[in-house]
Amino acid sequence: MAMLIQYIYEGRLHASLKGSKEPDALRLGILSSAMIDAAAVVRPAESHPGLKIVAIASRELSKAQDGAKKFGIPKAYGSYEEMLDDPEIDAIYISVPNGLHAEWAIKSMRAGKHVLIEKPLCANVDEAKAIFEVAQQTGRVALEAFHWQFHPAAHVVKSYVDSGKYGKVLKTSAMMVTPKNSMPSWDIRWKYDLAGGATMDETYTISATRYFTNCKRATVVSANARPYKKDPRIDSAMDATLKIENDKGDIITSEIHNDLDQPNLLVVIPRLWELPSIRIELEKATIYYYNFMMPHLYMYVAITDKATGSTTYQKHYNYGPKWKTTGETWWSTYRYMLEAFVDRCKGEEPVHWVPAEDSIAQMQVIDDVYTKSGLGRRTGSVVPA
Ligand SMILES: NC(=O)C1=CN([C@@H]2O[C@H](COP(=O)(O)OP(=O)(O)OC[C@H]3O[C@@H](n4cnc5c(N)ncnc54)[C@H](OP(=O)(O)O)[C@@H]3O)[C@@H](O)[C@H]2O)C=CC1
Ligand SMILES: O=C1OC[C@@H](O)[C@H](O)[C@H]1O
Repeated sequence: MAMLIQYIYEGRLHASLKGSKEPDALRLGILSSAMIDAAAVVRPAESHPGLKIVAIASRELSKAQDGAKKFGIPKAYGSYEEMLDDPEIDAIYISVPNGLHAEWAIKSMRAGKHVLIEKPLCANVDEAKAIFEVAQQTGRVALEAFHWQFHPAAHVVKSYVDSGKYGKVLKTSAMMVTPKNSMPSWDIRWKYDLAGGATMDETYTISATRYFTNCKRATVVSANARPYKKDPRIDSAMDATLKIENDKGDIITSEIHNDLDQPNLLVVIPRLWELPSIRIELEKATIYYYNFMMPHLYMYVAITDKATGSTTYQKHYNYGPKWKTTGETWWSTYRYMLEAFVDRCKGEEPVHWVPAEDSIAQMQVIDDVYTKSGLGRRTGSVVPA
């Protein structure tokens, strides 16, 4: 549902925003004909003068040609390798399934391209380390596409937490759920060999928890998976409790709730769609950030004063402590992320970034959750079983 609204948002409302491109615009190739391509890069690139999409590759030429026609992309390739051989491409957007991210990120960087890699970065922490080792060896930019973290609203909430005016963080609770039967059984999210599963797909909850707590170390206290009926190696839901040590040595208890197939209410009543949220309990207040994943579609921040019980509500669609006057109210999380990615590829300091060590630590927590749950950490294309 969130993705559907996203398509309408970027595709219909802002199709008129196509502008001219700078002569040295970064030339991006899309690696796979994934559902997410349009929302994550095609539409937001339209309003970026320093970025143009020049190619799309698929394992089937006809799919690449269809995508090229639909999105007005000049070149279509019938294999990923062919696109990587194209010297007129500077960067690659990797939207293959999770278990193939590391393989294609590494191949792309070895071919001289910068990489924007879909979330979750890869299948496990060893793959994450391999990706950034190759980034260092090749001097290429590698970014995990944690778009949510580039939006000004995330920086506003973080600034409140970090300001100290509400005291220390005591507890957090993050959730992301997808109502029952929304994901068809053929979806990549149900495929063990492609590193599917709730914790992998809904990795946003762990990311937001780590970001807002300034996590330096996370220990998984408990992790309970609800195995997928058709393949019990996959988690259709995961509940985890983390003990987080922040940058000041404080210990925070963090609850994570992910569900890719949220059961009906009282078995038969379908749930209303609920967008991802995080509740941050501090000494003096509780901050609730609703829809931290795609705040550009709809969001609010509710701050409840613990002493008085009163709640104030805020909305943040642009500005914020990092972007200041850069950006528009209609810029999506993806658009902000592309702004930063292009800046970094051009050798400029981006306004916000997800550093290599952060993506590695994120994958370590994911591994630890899977290990604690008894399902075992995921395997990918670079680090096999
Ligand atoms: N940032 C965001 O908001 C979102 C991010 N994502 C992430 O993007 C990635 C893609 O997700 P989504 O768009 O749902 O994926 P899709 O299933 O729509 O697309 C994945 C694409 O990968 C290619 N592919 C290569 N090998 C395989 C394989 N063995 N099996 C299936 N597909 C394969 C296919 O392209 P082809 O046939 O052309 O080669 C396929 O179209 C995931 O990592 C996901 O976590 C997903 C949704 C939202
Ligand atoms: O990244 C994502 O964002 C939207 C979700 O619905 C989807 O499952 C996930 O891959």
